[in-house]
Amino acid sequence: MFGDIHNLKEEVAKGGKPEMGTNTVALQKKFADSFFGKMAKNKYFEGVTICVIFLNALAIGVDADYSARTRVPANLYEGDVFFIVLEVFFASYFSLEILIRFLAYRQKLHCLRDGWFIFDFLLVLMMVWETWIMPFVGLESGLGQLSILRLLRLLRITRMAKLMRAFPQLMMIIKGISAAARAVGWTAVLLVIISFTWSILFTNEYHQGHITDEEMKDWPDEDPRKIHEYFGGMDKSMLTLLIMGTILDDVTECADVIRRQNNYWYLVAFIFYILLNSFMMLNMLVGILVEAMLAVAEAPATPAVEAPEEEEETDESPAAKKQRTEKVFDIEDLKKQVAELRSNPPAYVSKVGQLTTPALICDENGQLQRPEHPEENGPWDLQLCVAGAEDDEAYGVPWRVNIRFDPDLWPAKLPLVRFRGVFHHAFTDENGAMLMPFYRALPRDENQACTLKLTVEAIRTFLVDPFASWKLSPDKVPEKLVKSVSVNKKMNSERLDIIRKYASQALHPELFAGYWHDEWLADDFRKAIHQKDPAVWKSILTEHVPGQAFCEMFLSEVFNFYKSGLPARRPNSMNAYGIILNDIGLEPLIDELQRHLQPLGELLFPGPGSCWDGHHCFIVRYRSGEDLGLDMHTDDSDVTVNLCLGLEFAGAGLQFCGMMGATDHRKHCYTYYHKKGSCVIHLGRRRHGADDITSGERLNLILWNHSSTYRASDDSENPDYHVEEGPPDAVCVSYTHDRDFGNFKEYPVGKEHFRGRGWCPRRKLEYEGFTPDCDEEQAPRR
Ligand SMILES: O=C(O)CCC(=O)C(=O)O
Ligand SMILES: [Fe+2]
Repeated sequence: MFGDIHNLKEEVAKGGKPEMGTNTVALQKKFADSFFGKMAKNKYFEGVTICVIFLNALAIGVDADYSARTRVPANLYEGDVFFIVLEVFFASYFSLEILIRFLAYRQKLHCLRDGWFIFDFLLVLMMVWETWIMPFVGLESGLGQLSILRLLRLLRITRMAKLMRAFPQLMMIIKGISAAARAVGWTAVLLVIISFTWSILFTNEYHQGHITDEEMKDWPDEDPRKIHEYFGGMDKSMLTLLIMGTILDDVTECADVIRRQNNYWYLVAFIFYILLNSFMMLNMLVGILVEAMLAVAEAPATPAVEAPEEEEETDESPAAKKQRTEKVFDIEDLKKQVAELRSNPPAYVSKVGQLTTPALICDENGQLQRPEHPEENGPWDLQLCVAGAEDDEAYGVPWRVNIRFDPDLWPAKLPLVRFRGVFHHAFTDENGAMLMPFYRALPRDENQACTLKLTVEAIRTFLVDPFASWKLSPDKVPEKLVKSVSVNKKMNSERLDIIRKYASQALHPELFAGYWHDEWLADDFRKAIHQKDPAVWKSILTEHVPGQAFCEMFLSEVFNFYKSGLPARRPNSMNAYGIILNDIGLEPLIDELQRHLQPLGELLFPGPGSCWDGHHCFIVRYRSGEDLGLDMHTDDSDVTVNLCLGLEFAGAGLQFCGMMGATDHRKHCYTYYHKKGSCVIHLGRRRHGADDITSGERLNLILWNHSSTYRASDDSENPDYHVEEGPPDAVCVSYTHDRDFGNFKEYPVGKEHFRGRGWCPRRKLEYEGFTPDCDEEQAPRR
């Protein structure tokens, strides 16, 4: 039951995950750089607002006390002048504040997605109604309405939550309570279960039978009356045991009454109950809370920016002081830091690039947008490689890292650090991004600002000793966390081991050098890349991508790998005979291929096709005796490139259906026929599947392109799911995913066990007339 107490530290330590996990959006720009934007972000403005909220809460209290002693006025203007002035002031201030916040939005409609804005807006609306509308439109007689409004006023006090941000100590207590909530909840459940059991025991013995409470009231004799009052029914027994036996209120009185019944076994039972529920369980609760508070207190400290330290008096000029304390973004300073790193990198740093600006960013409401004047406003990205300890088999090689400098966050708060490529680590999210504890522990310079040098050093420390980089002392780290770090470490070193082993056996070493040769591409494709003109891309869209010669060379390498007998992971659960190319040393080559294909992705699918910064690339293989085709599915990719490498085969149409969650999700739309040296590009969320080959052997290179920017967007994180317009086309059904497959096709031999395990269509969102292909209640659960 208390398993989770051991996880408290982990939960607290991971507290940063939602803020800084896949969704780094929250830290990106919500407000425009306009006058109102700056005002809304201004910490003095925020401070004043917090004070006004606090005063408003006080005023509500004073008003409640005053009107309880005098009278509740029929409307505001019939009350005392003091309260009129106060209310008018609060209504004016909050109206102005909400207006400023509204005008501050980069995109005004985004306020509708901001829960706190809507909440505050409704409160302001109520204030305006109460202060300026209701008294003047003759509604003052609505006392009922007024008292509801007075009650709703209490909601304003909830805005005091803003205080939390200003006082980290309060936040710490709240965090501690929420971290302990689960354990506390279970303790409460156990308390109730124990009380319930004991209540049955006591009620059985001391039930008041048919006697009503009224009749009992007149009994002169205290003894039977009291025992019935305490244990006359289940409700009474539960209450007595909780109040008297657990909280120990009037416990002597209760014990005395039981004793006077002359049944000492019940006295023993009562004492035993006290020992169990009051002494043990309540103390356990205290222990859980203390543990949680300690865990919060020991978690790496919040960056100094959030809780500025008291400043010492110096001779510094006010202007210099302002510059220093605000730690404003200065592109020239950043460029200087990059230049220094490039000219004099530490031994563990290599390939330091130049600052670039991303084509697309995701705002804090999850909307993708092109940065406005990126050369002025950023954000800026820097790519470089950082290696761990030289003798470390798992993290000793140079790892590609992207550091993003967002003027809203750098240098005062943090850079955004993400490992690119395949990188197994327990302390990063699924996109390779660092989590909050890393940023909390990030070293800063004497002005409390982040610097590139210190950031790079911290990344190195992260690779060498992740616990140290999170400022976790090794003896205090939960065992689970240590285990998951070492499991990931093992995965990493096994992968690198295969890459090293295969490197010495490679047939075409040039494929492993991380460079893409122009002559590997078909002529038109090469031209399009060099001309950088979307019109040229459009004209070649049906053409081949790489040249046939490349396909042959590449395939010979693939077969050479199969021959080496080295183990290869399966590319996904549906494909048993493929190889993950990123795991055999071809990641650098695929990076280059992806870079070449990026303009095409952008042209075809702006959004998912833009800003690719990750990939999963593998070979699929179909031949007799192995896989022949592939069931209908969607890919874990934003945009998929599917390139046919050969060999000779017949059949194998690639069937395309609708987009995941669309009304025509399972309606057929196109059949593509593979041709050696040709590729097809499609969105990962489009349902597709490959027909069986009827003869020969087919190998395709599948490149799943990922864009962490797109993945952080609302489109990707919360896609719509609509009810289908009707039954699916038979060609589009999937035995792995669908609940009605059997109504349209026979389950393939050996795949019958999938019956009853599907999820599509989603429950409660089935098309009209839907029936599952089996009794789902009886089917084995997934
Ligand atoms: O075999 C094919 O052409 C399709 C492969 C595919 O869609 C996949 O592996 O995700
Ligand atoms: Fe696929």
